[in-house]
Amino acid sequence: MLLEIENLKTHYPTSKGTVKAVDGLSLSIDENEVFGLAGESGCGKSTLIRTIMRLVPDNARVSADKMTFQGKDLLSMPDRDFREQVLWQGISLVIQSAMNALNPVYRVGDQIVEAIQAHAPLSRAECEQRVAALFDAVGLQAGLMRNYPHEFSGGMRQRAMIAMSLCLDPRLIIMDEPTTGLDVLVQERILRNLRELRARSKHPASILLITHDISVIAEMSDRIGIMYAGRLMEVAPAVEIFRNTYHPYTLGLKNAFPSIRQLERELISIPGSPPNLIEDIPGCVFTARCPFAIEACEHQRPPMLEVAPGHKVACIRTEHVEEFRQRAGEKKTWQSSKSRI
Ligand SMILES: Nc1ncnc2c1ncn2[C@@H]1O[C@H](COP(=O)(O)OP(=O)(O)OP(=O)(O)O)[C@@H](O)[C@H]1O
Repeated sequence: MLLEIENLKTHYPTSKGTVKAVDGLSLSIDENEVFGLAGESGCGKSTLIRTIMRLVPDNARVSADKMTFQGKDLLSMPDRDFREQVLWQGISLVIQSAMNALNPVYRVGDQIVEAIQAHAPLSRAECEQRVAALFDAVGLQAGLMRNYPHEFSGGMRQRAMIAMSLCLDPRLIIMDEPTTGLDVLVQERILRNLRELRARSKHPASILLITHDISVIAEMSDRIGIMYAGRLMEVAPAVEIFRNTYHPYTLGLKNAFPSIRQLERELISIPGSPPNLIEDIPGCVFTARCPFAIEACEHQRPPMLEVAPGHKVACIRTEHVEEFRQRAGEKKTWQSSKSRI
């Protein structure tokens, strides 16, 4: 395993109470794997990334039973070792807004060269050669290295960021909403580029792809995790999670997305909103919005149960899944949970 996280909690104590942004999350990412993590805004996706990358604000309290990268303990590793051994060369990051990530007063190529030189003993010419090759790999003309960020379109900046994330040949790239806000065609091209790049590479980096966009996740990922209110609800191979969905929340998410095969189908959204993360919820965090919840769901935190090889679900009612799948497609099913919200 490349990255292993067990029972991670990242809490923010505030004057109003403790925000449990990530609350007992376990996940692992293998070599050469694209793991897609999907969840609504506010479910703790950014907090998870910031925790892995040591970018959490000072008020955060982080604990875990295990958090390792290539077998190295990330919890006890001194900051200096993390910067020298893990950052960029081990794990790199592509964030949502490349606009803010690139310094407007430096040429784009120079910024990437600088990032390489901070970690690898290469000459300027060697670095420039590497950047040119990376630009080419992400579909940018090498000459654009000499341009400033404002001369790039949003899509070009995002490509430059992806090139930068690849520059030290990391084993894991964390991508946080890498194509959100871009035009659909540009988004499509960037994702295609990324897939081709991985297909060409002898030892491609793993990717932790984080987005609220289920279609991007479905298109790119080998495995998918569905996150809700700081916890994982369901994890499975990509095909399996859509074909053999178990968790009521995942069933609800599927309803809210148009499917090519069922264009005439009415989109049904899940009524209500996620719980306040300050609240102490002893049971399942989805209970209040779940049309299939029973009393026990309120009291008992559901363990992650393996329902098929590699397919885990945090729900205590999985034996009723056939009924849930059938009823989840009907609008009235979801309206029935409204009375409890
Ligand atoms: N420094 C902080 N102090 C207190 N609460 C915080 C802090 N940072 C984030 N939160 C809260 O933690 C929860 C999770 O936030 P986070 O940004 O991780 O979610 P997210 O899923 O990435 O959302 P988005 O997609 O909108 O960025 C939210 O309720 C947020 O308000």
